[in-house]
Amino acid sequence: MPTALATRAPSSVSVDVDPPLLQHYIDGEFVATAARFENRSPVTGQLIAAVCEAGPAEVDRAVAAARRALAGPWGEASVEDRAAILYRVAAGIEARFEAFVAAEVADTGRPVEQARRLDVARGVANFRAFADLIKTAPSELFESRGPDGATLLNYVSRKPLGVVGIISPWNLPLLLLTWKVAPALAMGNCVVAKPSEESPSSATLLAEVMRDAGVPPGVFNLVHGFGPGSAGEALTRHPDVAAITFTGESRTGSQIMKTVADGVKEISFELGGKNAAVVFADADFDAAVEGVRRSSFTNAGQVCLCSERVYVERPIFERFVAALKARTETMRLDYPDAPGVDMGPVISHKHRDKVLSYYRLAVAEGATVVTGGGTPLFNDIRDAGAFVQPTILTGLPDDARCVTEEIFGPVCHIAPFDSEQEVIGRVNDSAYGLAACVWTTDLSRAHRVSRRFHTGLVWVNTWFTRDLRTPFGGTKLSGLGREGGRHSLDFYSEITTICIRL
Ligand SMILES: NC(=O)c1ccc[n+]([C@@H]2O[C@H](COP(=O)([O-])OP(=O)(O)OC[C@H]3O[C@@H](n4cnc5c(N)ncnc54)[C@H](O)[C@@H]3O)[C@@H](O)[C@H]2O)c1
Ligand SMILES: O=C/C=C/C=C(\O)C(=O)O
Repeated sequence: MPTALATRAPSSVSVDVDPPLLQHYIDGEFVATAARFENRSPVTGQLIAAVCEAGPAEVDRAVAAARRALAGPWGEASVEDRAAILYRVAAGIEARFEAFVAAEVADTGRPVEQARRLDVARGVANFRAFADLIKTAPSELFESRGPDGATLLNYVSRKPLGVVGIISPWNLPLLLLTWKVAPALAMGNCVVAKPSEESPSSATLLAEVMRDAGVPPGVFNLVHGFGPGSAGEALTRHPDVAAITFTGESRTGSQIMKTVADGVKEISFELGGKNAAVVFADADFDAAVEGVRRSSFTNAGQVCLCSERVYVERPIFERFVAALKARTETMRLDYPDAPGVDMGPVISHKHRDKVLSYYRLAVAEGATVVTGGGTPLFNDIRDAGAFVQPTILTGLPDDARCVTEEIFGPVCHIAPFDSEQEVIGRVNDSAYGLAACVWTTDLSRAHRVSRRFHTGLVWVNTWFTRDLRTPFGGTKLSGLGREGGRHSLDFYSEITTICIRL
């Protein structure tokens, strides 16, 4: 019988206490605090670990350590030095690849295969990508003539921002934490990272790798805790934190924006979405069915890029709904290491209840539940987990709450459309603007509609394929700014333009 994988305790965890204790990492040391909270398996509800909770005092210690590190050798490190350390961090994650897989799986209950292929693989890739980037990123220099005819050299000098606060969510814990830590360190900053309270394990392991890779004390600091009234809020309020890079819910982003406003801190936000998938009648039908199944149900729908809105051109609408229903009903919900598992639980009972409340709301709003709409029954310990059924809805109006609000679970609503003009208008009629995906074999149409979507990202005949050199982010309630490639270099550095008269 497959079982929920237990996390092999990293040495940063005090295993001499029961349950294991996850600690903060401040100034190169693992630090325990008396305030603690529980970390439970979403597969079985069993206790995985106790986690130390940081408050303003610990955040202040971490920020002070970061400032000291900036004033030390790290502040003078060359691009080559920083790249070498980032390559060592990438190698360190690789050397403990399976421990990171076990940590991600323990916290989130996701299929082991996904944790390997996506989460941990991207943890390694993120550090390598930004190490590569700083070694090849060009500088800017413009030569001009002054009013007196003298030659003027105008060039750009980049310096670190200083201490960067990183606040990350639980849905892709290691991927999203390292997506911010890597470029922040690459540009010479020091960081204080606060992972989600729902997914502390891989971040704690990352701190070990940082230490073992020779990242100087104070350069990378980790504090565990919650948002309001806890480590998260303390980090956003700290006067010596120069910038906050945040990934999470839109309403949390709004709250953080208000908190940092008085200090006019730099902010980069990657927020919520209510993404659309558009399937034209000329699409490769089987590819579109499988593509929409992936974009709706990957990670139990807990990816900011997932398609919760699906629009299908009317001539194939009924056939598409039937085919997606049939494909969805073959999906296996199971333990993370079960052979052929397709989907695990959502992150917590609290989130499960939120998703189920939307399933009930959909019915109340008049939806047809094509498949799913509830929870699976295992008749074993998994019934104490947070599993919900992958669900397909039809029949709702575009202004229904289930079609406008982010649910962040394994659910999509499918509606027919009759013209390109109509579907573009419906896709754009959203408070969010993160991602869209389009299925069509007419590539002129693909270019045409993609350029008219009010989103930061569009995939055509694919989904969630990533080139880390490209800008990533959303518009409207989906975020502020872009990260990725040189866009990360721009956000994580302070730019000075220098003009020299020759
Ligand atoms: N755009 C993207 O790239 C992207 C990526 C992943 C997730 N997301 C979004 O994240 C959400 C799911 O993640 P979540 O539930 O962890 O989001 P969340 O906003 O509840 O929490 C995110 C992080 O912020 C912290 N936090 C909460 N309130 C805070 C406050 N007032 N001050 C400081 N920190 C605070 C939390 O402790 C957590 O670490 C979804 O909306 C999803 O769309 C977006
Ligand atoms: O849940 C949201 C996923 C975000 C993914 C990235 O930020 C990325 O692929 O770099």
